[in-house]
Amino acid sequence: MEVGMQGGRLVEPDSKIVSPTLSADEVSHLAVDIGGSLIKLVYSSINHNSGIDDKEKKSSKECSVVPNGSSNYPVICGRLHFAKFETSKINDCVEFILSKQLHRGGSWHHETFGNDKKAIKATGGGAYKFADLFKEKLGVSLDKVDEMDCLVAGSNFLLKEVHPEAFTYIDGREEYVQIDINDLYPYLLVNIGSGVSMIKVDGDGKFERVSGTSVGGGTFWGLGKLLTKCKSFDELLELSHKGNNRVIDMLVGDIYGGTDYTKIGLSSTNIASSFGKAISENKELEDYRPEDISRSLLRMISNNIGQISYLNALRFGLKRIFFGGFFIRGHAYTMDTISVAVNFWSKGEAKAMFLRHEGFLGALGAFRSYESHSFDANMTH
Ligand SMILES: Nc1ncnc2c1ncn2[C@@H]1O[C@H](COP(=O)(O)OP(=O)(O)O)[C@@H](O)[C@H]1O
Ligand SMILES: CC(C)(COP(=O)(O)O)[C@@H](O)C(=O)NCCC(=O)O
Repeated sequence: MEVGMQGGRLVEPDSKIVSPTLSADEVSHLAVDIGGSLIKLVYSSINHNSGIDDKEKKSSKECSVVPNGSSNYPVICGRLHFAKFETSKINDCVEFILSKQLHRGGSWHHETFGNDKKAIKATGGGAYKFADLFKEKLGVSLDKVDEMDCLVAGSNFLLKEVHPEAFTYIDGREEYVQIDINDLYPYLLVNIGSGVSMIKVDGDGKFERVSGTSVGGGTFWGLGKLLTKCKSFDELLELSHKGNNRVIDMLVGDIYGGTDYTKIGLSSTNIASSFGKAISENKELEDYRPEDISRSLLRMISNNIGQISYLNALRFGLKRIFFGGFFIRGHAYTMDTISVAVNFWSKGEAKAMFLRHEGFLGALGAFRSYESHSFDANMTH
């Protein structure tokens, strides 16, 4: 995935930093977010030619990111690239970094000013866990940046500078949301990674992690793997498309003889108990289709996260909830379930919104921290 800033052209700071040794499309900076399930990389390349040509435009698969005019994020220039790897296959990630020489990015800059030229910004638990491995295999230190700081920085950056970024998902339709940057805060950021963090965001660097749940993306993938024997997350997600959760979930109608329980606002088709049907049927795991299991699981976890998110939004009087994290994967059923849960519980008062760069918030935040730390200092220098 690539992102061309300002319609595919570089957004260059006024005071351009140009190394005479750089060739066209040189990598300038790399940041990593090493989570419980996935490693996310964000790196920038600087094209020293006049700008982006048509061929390059076509190769920019995703989103053209257009920072809004009055940019406060002027420093890191170039095209942003995004990549992800399974954390369990960290060696593939190391190979990728080596093959593209990403770890060398930025060193030209640091060398000039005598800084630690072999440190890359890193966040997520793996920044601690794999620090030695990076040192050993790539010869770089990981300059650790706090995960929550990065999530918030990444989210604020995207919401303020990238259009379109946030969207609602209602009745099968994505609708982009116009963000008024003067009326952005407060909001609830729900990051659904392996686990789930819920963060009340009040401004740049102003936030509080108000809640979380261990029932998250890792739970869906872990349980799904055990129950369906799927070999990959994508396979599990694909199965859910073809499944019917009613085969396994116990509905209100199953308990109430096909009728609604109107008095407490439940229709006969509402789920009364996720996976509840399995207790009353004389069936083994093998008797259930993996498609139905996947669908029930996805529904259960998405619904639960939607509900807890709403409750936290209610706790703090927040109307806007932005969901990020790679659990979402732009998946229709996931987004629909979360949206319906938020809408249902809030009686239409709160709104679920999703971020296009969902899983890259932390990595983007770490990337941005180059600006606030060394890069800014060097620019001034
Ligand atoms: N290709 C994939 N492989 C594994 N998990 C994936 C993949 N794509 C999406 N996921 C989901 O995303 C979750 C990880 O999300 P992420 O935001 O990267 O969190 P973390 O930082 O904990 O790794 C996984 O637990 C899984 O539910
Ligand atoms: C520990 C974590 C911040 C790590 O982040 P992750 O790798 O899951 O993205 C996250 O898994 C989490 O918030 N877990 C929920 C823990 C809890 O509040 O119960």
